[in-house]
Amino acid sequence: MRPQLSEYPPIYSGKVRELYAIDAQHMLLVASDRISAYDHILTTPIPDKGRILTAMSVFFFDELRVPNHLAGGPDDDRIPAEVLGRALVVKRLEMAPVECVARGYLAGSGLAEYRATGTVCGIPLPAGLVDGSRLPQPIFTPATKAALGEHDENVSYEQIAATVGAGLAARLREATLDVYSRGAEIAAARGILLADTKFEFGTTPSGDLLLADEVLTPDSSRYWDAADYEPGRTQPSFDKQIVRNWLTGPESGWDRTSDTPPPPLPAEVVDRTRARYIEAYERVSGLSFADWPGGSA
Ligand SMILES: C[C@H](c1ccccc1)n1cc(-c2ncnc(N)c2C#N)cn1
Repeated sequence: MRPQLSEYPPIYSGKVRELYAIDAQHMLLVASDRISAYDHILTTPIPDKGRILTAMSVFFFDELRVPNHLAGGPDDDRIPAEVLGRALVVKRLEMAPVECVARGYLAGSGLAEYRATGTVCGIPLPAGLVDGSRLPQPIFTPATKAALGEHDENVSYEQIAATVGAGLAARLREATLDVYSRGAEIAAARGILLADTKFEFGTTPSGDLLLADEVLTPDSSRYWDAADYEPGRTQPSFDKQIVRNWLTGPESGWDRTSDTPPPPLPAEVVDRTRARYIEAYERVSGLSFADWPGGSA
């Protein structure tokens, strides 16, 4: 008999995920069907988004064989039925206070910083790079964790070393670049470019460094379709472009420069977006989402 979610004290509620306490050593990491766009949490959920992104994390945890915080499988008996397939039992870690970002391509805040300084997090880059340029090699561009609703602040490696110590900083950089590079190689072989990603790591009482949180999902990474890749312009998001285009198009009636919240999404936009998430998972993993636990089936 599975427990009720209400039996687990809530610890943290993020924009699209929640964290609950199971016991002194374990937590429940729950992914919702909520989707964000233009710094707003939309009122319309994308059915199965939580399950699809949980499946993606589990695929990469398994495929990359990186020491991680998983304490059970997606059908672990400690997972309540109401969140089965979109929740994972994880080891409770001492989390490093660093957003461990790896970038293989120039976009977002990295592009803005490069245009202003020719560097990202103090790392000099070649001149002449444009929006979407592939970098000569992936770079570690850490950030400090921002309060909910705020943007993380890019910081230098030296600042991270001053915060967490040189030893842990080196381990974080090495693990971040290793996991990103191998994950990006798997995705690229299947026509999906992982432009950048954000990892979170934690340590066990014995000092082991484990990869935590979600891994190489479209919420923690920029997913681009290799078939549409064209440096020199903003690349379309594999998973969110349908929503973005509708919200900024004439049909939504929404002005993203206003303070008004985005309107609800039409069913057709929801359906197409759900299909994009499933396509991303099935292309990257080579697995069928129909085989993933939970859902109405
Ligand atoms: C930011 C992130 C978060 C995820 C989901 C929902 C809200 C927040 N978070 C993860 C932990 C965390 N703490 C201790 N041990 C762990 N294994 C983890 C993990 N993962 C704390 N915060």
